[in-house]
Amino acid sequence: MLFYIFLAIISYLLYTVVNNIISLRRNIALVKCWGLPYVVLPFNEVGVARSALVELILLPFLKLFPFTHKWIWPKFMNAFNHWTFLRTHLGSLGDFYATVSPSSFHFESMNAEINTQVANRRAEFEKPVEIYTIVNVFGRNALTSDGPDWRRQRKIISPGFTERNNARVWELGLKQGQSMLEYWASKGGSSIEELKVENTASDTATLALHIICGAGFGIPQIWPHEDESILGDKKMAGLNTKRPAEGHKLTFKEALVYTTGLQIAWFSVFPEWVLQKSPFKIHQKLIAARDDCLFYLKELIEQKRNYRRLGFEQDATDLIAPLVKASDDAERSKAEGKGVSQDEGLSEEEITGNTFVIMFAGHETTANVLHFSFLFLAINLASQRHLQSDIDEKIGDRPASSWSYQVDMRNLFNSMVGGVLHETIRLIPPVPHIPKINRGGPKQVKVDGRTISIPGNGTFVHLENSTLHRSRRYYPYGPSKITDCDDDLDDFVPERWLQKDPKSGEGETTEQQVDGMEVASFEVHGSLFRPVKGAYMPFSEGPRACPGRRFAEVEVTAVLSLVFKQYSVELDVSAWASDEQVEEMTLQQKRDVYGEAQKRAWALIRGSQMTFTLKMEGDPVPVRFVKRGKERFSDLRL
Ligand code: HEM
Repeated sequence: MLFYIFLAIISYLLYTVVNNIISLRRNIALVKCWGLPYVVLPFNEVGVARSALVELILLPFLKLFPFTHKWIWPKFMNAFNHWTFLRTHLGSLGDFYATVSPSSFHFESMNAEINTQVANRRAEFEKPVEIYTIVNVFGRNALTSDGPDWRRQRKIISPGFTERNNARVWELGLKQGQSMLEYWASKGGSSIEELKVENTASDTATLALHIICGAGFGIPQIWPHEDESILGDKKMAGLNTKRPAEGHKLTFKEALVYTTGLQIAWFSVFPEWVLQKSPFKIHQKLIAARDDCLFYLKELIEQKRNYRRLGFEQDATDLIAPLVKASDDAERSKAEGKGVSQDEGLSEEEITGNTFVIMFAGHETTANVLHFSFLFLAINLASQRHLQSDIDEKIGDRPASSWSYQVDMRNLFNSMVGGVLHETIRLIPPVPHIPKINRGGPKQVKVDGRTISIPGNGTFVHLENSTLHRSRRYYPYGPSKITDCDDDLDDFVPERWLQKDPKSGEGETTEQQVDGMEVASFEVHGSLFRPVKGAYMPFSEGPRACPGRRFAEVEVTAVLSLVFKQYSVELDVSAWASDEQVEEMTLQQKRDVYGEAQKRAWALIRGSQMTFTLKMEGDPVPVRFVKRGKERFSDLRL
C-alpha cells in the first residue's frame, strides 16, 4: 500500500515538474516573440500567502548559502526589489522587462514613454483593486475601486481639491509648522534657541494629520503643549479634545493613528468575526479603535450634513463637504422622483470609506516627505544654506502671518524649496511602485520608435518609481560628490531641479486642467526643471493620478519655508561626542564626527521599508534645530 502511495506522490511531482517546464518554455517563447527582455522565475509570487512564504522563509533561507548570492531570480522575487537593488536592473535589463514563470508574467517599466501610455490607458491597464481591499475597513472608496464605480466616486471627491482648499492648506501649514516648533521647544532638554528632536518622523506625522484634519475636514487639532481653549467654538468632544468622547476609549486622533498603522493588516488575515472573538489584546484594540474611528467619522459627516442644511457655505471649502452634498442631492432627486443617474451620489458606507481614504492617503505620504527632507537637509548642509538664502530672498523680513498663498507660495515653490521637495520625493517616493493589471489580451505600446507587447491574462504591470527616478536618461546629473559613482543620481542634490532644461518636459503649464484636475496657481509659469512626461511618477499620471498632489506640495512648501526661515537643522552627534567636546574640536575633528553621523543617517534612510508607504522603520535619526546663526557645524562647508 505504502509503495502505491509513494508511487502516486512521485508521479504527481513528476507530472507537475514536466508540466511546469513545458509551460515555462511556452511562456519564454511568447515573451521573446513580444520583443521583451526577460528574467525567468521558478514560480509566481502573487498572493498574500505566497508573498509571505517567499519574503519570510524562502529568501532568508537562500541567503544562508553564499553560492545563492549570485543567483539572479531570487532578487526578482523580492516584492520591492527595485527599492532594494535600486538601479541594478537598469544596467542589466534596460528600462523595461518581463519576469516569466510557468504560470504567469509580470511587466516592469522604468521607461517614461511606456509609463505614460500605461497610466493613460485606464480601461486596458486597470487598477488591481483586489490588492487594496485592506483599505476598505470603513467602506469602499475611490482608491479601492475601478471602472464606473471609481469614476462616480472620483467625480464626487475631485471638486474638493480646489485652489480655495490649497490656500487653506497654506495657511494651516504655516500655523501648524509654528506649533510643531513650539512643541519641540516645550520638550525637556530643548529651548527656543535649540530644539532637540529624537524622531522627526512621529512629529511630522502629527503635523500632517493636523493639516488634513483642519483643511480636509474642518476640524482644527492641537499639539500636546497647547490648550483646548484655542479651539474656541470649534471644540468637538473626542474629535479634537484631549479626552475621548463619552462612552469611547480613544480620541479621533488616537483611533485614526491606530487604524492607519500596520495593525490594520489583520483585517486581511482574518475575517472580522474572528477578530471580534479573538482573545488577543492586539485584535481587541484594533476592533475598538476601528469602532471608535467609525463613530467619529459618522459624527463628523453628520455635522457637515447639518451645517449644509443650516446653509453654512464656508464649510464647502473642505474635502468632505462635496461627498455629503453629492449624497444629499442624490437623495433629494430620488425623493422628488427624478431618478438618479449612476454617476451620482455615494452610499453612507462610501462616504465614510472615502473620508477615511483621504485621511489615509493624504497624511502618511506627506509626513514622510517632510521627515526625509529634514534628514536630507541635515546631511547636506550646503544645500540647506542655499535653501535658506532662497527663502530669505523671496520673503525678506516679513513675518509668516503676512506670507500669501497667491504670491509667496508660487515664488517659494519655484525655488530651492520646490527643489528640496522634488528631490526628496525623487529619491524616496512614498509610493515606490504603482501597480496596474492587464486582464485582457496582450497590449501593444510604443517605445523608442518600435512596438512591443505587454502580456495579458492578469499580468501585473508595475511602474517602478524608485528606479525610474534614478535614470540617467531622464534626469540631469554630474559626478557624485559623496561617493565614487560617476553620477549623483543616488545623492540628494536639490539644485538639479533649478536647472530648467528647455529641451525637456512639457514646457510651461497652462491654465488648462492637468490629469483632469484644476491647475494650481503656483504651477503656472513654473521655473523648475520638468522631467519628460512619465519620468517623474510619484503621484502617478493620467485619470488615476493623485488628486492630493497640490495639497501635498502646498503643505510641504509652507512647512519647509516656515521652519528654515527661522532654524537650521543639524545631525545630532551626541552618540560620538558631547556638546563640550564638540566645542573644543578642530575643524577636521568636527568634520570626522559629522561624517560619522552622516554615514549612519544615510544607512538608516537606505534601510527604509515599504509598509503602506516607503518609510524608515526602527532606529530614528536624531537632529537638532538651532536658531539661524547658532549652528555648530556651519564652518564645515559640507
Ligand atoms: C507626497 C504626497 C503624496 C503622494 C506621493 C501621493 C501618491 C499617490 C499615488 C501614487 C496615487 C495613485 C495610487 C495608484 O493608483 O495606485 C495616489 C492616489 C490618491 N491620493 Fe495621493 N499622494 C500624496 C498625497 C495625497 C494627499 C495629501 C491626499 C489627500 C488630501 C491624497 C489623496 C489620494 C487619493 C484620494 C487617491 C486615490 C485616487 C484614485 O484612485 O482615483 N494623496 N496618491
